[in-house]
Amino acid sequence: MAREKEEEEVVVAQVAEPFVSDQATKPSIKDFIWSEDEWPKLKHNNFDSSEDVPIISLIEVLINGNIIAGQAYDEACRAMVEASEKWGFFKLIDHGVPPEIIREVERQCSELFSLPMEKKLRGGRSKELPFGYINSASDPSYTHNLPWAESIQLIQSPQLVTSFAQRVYDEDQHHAFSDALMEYMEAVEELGRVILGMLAHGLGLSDECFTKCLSEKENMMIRVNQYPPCPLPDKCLGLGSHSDPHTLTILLQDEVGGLQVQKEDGEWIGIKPVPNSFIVNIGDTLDAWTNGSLKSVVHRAVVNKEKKRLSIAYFLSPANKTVVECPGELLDQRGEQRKYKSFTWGEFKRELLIQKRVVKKTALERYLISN
Ligand SMILES: O=C(O)CCC(=O)C(=O)O
Ligand SMILES: [Fe+2]
Repeated sequence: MAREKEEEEVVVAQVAEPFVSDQATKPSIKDFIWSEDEWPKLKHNNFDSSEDVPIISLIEVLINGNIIAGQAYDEACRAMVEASEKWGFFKLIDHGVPPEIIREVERQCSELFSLPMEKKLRGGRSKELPFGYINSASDPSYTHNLPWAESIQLIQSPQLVTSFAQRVYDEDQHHAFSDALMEYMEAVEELGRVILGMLAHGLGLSDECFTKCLSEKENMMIRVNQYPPCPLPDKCLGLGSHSDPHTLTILLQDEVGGLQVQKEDGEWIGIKPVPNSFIVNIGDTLDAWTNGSLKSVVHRAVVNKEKKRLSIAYFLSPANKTVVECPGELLDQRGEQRKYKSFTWGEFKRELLIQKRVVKKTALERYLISN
């Protein structure tokens, strides 16, 4: 008990320091301490090589950005489907995104996070601009279980990205940030289309089955997360347990570690960072689109005392009008009944905005046919 008290005092002194500015009210320590059932037992760097998600290489599949059809392609497609059926996650190596593009986006994002809070808040999310910089102290809609994180959320629109960067940076400095972010998004979008084609192929559908609906770039979104060192990592979370509502997520994480994935039995596993890789995971929309064959799995980010951590999540989604409905041929092939009512991505997105915070895998439940 005495130790608890002591710990809390340290935190009171340090808490929210990374998030506070003159413009924001200081959140209380209690708000950062999560409900006990959410406290992570596994540390950020606790990995078990016998229990981690599979690594898939595109070395024989992508040559200079072109897909090489053949046995290696078919095998990689099946491996992606198997990983997505079992884990909802896999690590992708030899993915073809140039390392310079990756290094530059990491550099620009880290630099932006290291700016004084007053500058970052100039790009803060507002009613007029529902995208931009946000942290637990700057968002009044978060009142408890505050994430120990700051983030930048933007859609893949050059105008929006530029206008955000212009607010944050003085003069001409904004170009470097916007260029790096746009270039990264374009490259990862391309990769996302390859992955979605491969998943469709691996399921025995036409390769274009999902990608033909991905026409609106402005439905593609990026969330850059920075998790500062946290004085109480056993009781705080960088990002609480959630599933991603989108179609597909391509996540870039640094070498620190902190991403954890929940297994069917409720236990968590740590996802060990692999150099030059992406983590790919299935979102709720693709889960529904494949009648639950490819799984959207709950995950979270834990924090640590020593090191800040950067992760960049890129989310692909179809056009607003796309009807998300499992193709009849997949149902026939698997001899399954339809599990979800059809919905459009636009409709699902509106519901999410009302719900604000996705907790666990609740967003998709409203479309379950048994409900
Ligand atoms: O930081 C991480 O590893 C996870 C990020 C994530 O799940 C998200 O942004 O949706
Ligand atoms: Fe996520």
